[in-house]
Amino acid sequence: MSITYGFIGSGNMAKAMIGGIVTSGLAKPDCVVASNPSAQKLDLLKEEFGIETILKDNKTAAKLSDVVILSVKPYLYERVIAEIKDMVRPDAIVVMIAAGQTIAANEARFGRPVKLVRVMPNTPALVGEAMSAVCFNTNITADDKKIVMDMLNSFGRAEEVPETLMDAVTGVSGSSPAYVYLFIEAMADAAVLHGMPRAQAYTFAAQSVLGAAKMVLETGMHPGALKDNVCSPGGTTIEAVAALESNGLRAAVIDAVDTCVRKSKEMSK
Ligand SMILES: NC(=O)C1=CN([C@@H]2O[C@H](COP(=O)(O)OP(=O)(O)OC[C@H]3O[C@@H](n4cnc5c(N)ncnc54)[C@H](OP(=O)(O)O)[C@@H]3O)[C@@H](O)[C@H]2O)C=CC1
Ligand SMILES: O=C(O)[C@@H]1CCC=N1
Repeated sequence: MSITYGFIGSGNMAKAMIGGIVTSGLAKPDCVVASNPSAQKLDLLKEEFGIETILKDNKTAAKLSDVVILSVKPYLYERVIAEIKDMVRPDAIVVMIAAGQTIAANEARFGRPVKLVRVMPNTPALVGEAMSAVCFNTNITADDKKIVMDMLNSFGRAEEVPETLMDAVTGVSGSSPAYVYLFIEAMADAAVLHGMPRAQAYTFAAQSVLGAAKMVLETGMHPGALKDNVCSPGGTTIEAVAALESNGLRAAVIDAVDTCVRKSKEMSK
């Protein structure tokens, strides 16, 4: 049986998830539907992935879908759920991806039993490398869980977490690609400072981040031990590490993630 995935809102995160779902082969393009109030993003999605697009009609997108993904900004959840709730089929699974949107608050907005899933993905879904966290409400069956996990695994890794961890997840993975892009950009700037062409500098910086991340995931070694292996005594790396420490890199990163988590908690109220 083929499953239809419907995206209500067709911005950055919808594009990343649609890209992952279609490119992985989980769903044929004609089993993905996206709605949006303006045409431009829909035109690009249709052009790039060949999916069904519906202008200004969330209700039809919801009605057509077995899995309805609410990919609008958090402040629009109330309005969009009020609009589509009678069109969402009783057996459909509704996936919320918004920061700070809780299962309890959104069950209440439906005002009837609904299969509700809370996910925090990230934009590397577009290249099959997302990190997603997921939690389920009590109406979700084992078969529903499999449908959701298959979707999330089609564009990266996914783990079930208690809902109480969702704000921490937003800080460490939902938002963190942005911090890493800053790091890559800054490293590349320094290489450009020393004469490397810009495009080449991004490749060298990004591939190094990718490689280091794979080392953590695939060797299972402690990040500190991996760092030690790069730092030759009296060598170049320890000079750089000392400079990062004296400029407060760790404190800055902890503060950034903590601020992000606090903002997510505030948005949940
Ligand atoms: N970006 C990210 O890295 C991540 C985002 N998220 C979550 O994903 C959600 C979407 O974020 P993101 O994709 O970045 O945001 P975007 O602004 O890129 O996308 C939101 C889309 O919703 C559309 N939209 C606005 N009003 C409506 C409406 N009434 N009905 C249907 N669609 C509407 C917008 O259209 P238009 O622009 O034409 O107004 C826009 O295309 C947020 O809740 C965010 O918390 C979660 C994890 C990561
Ligand atoms: O910035 C945001 O609010 C969203 C949630 C996680 C990533 N982007």
